[in-house]
Amino acid sequence: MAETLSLTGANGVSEIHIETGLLDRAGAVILETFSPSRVHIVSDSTVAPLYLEKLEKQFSLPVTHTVIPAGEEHKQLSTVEGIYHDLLAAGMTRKDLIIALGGGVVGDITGFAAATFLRGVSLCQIPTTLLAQVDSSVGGKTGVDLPEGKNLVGAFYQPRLVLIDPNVLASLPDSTFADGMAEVVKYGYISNREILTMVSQPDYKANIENIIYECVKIKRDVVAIDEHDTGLRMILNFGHTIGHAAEKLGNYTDLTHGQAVAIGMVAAMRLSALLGNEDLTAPLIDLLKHIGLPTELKYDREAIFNALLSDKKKFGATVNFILVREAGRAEITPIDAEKLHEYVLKL
Ligand SMILES: NC(=O)c1ccc[n+]([C@@H]2O[C@H](COP(=O)([O-])OP(=O)(O)OC[C@H]3O[C@@H](n4cnc5c(N)ncnc54)[C@H](O)[C@@H]3O)[C@@H](O)[C@H]2O)c1
Ligand SMILES: O=C(O)C(=O)C[C@@H](O)[C@H](O)[C@H](O)COP(=O)(O)O
Ligand SMILES: [Zn+2]
Repeated sequence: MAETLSLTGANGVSEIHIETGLLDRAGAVILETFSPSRVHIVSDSTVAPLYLEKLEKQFSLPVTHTVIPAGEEHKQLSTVEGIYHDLLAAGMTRKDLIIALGGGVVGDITGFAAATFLRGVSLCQIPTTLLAQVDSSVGGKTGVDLPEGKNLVGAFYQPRLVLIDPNVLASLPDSTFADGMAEVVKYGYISNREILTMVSQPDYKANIENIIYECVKIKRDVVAIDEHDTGLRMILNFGHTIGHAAEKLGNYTDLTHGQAVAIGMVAAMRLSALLGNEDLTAPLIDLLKHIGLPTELKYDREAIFNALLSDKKKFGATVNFILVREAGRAEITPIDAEKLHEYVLKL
């Protein structure tokens, strides 16, 4: 399979290539788009031993790298600062190229470093987890967590190129593959119920390339309409309001992002039922269990409510909550924070 999707944003076009074996010829594809004097690759301590050398060897120009420790707890400003120092030591200029080689954590951190170093250096995303392939590498949200909340510092900064090679998923642990499936299920519920049918099959993993393509297409279409998250794009946050609160309460170590999104989608469905809508919780739970994802919110509800007040969809005293009242269609529903408090205590 080889597919290319283009995303036109305010500052130009991002090309997204999905192709089995693409990492083997990534260097050549990158140099068709960029003309850097040097390249700096950011990866993490798990991905670097697997794929960094393979990528570095494909360039005949100077290549340097930063290897950050793997894990969400390192998605923080001090890690970005370390990358800036390495970029300076390498002599990187505005003409040069930064490559993110890794999962969503590497992608978000590296994207933020690229957005801010010298006020902006070209960026290529090479996502190596399913989650990063279907979601985080596309659309230009970059940033880091703070102890106070998830992704609270960041920038919108589009990669000019995204190279998705499904072959690299072969080295993923099952649970990390399942994390990505949480975002896949999200796409099914917010936009295309056919994805839910695909995922319900016993051998859905055999169809993963088509699933990736369908998800990236949805993300491309949504971001093309609302790049800066002022309206439609908020639907990509289904399951994330309570999910992000749970990630924060677990100090970014108890739950992965994918697990938190799974739990957050179930909680959002329960909340929708409390609002009087049809209760779609049971089929969602069945699907998540089939994938191997958790469904129960374990944290104190008062603490969850307080944590979700730092959600970026809160405007004044209103939180824009993403509800799904019918599989395949999401709604942005403003809920008064006081009312939301009542509902969250009942979850
Ligand atoms: N920017 C966005 O639009 C967006 C969208 C969704 C999620 N995110 C962010 O993405 C992050 C989660 O991403 P993630 O689930 O990829 O987590 P991750 O980056 O922490 O990767 C999960 C684990 O898999 C390892 N890994 C990565 N690729 C591998 C491979 N091919 N083989 C073996 N191991 C591999 C990593 O080293 C890590 O230990 C969160 O911080 C979340 O907030 C951002
Ligand atoms: O791209 C988006 O927009 C999303 O909301 C995708 C989410 O899967 C992702 O987790 C994103 O990082 C959440 O963004 P935030 O603005 O809620 O921090
Ligand atoms: Zn997400």
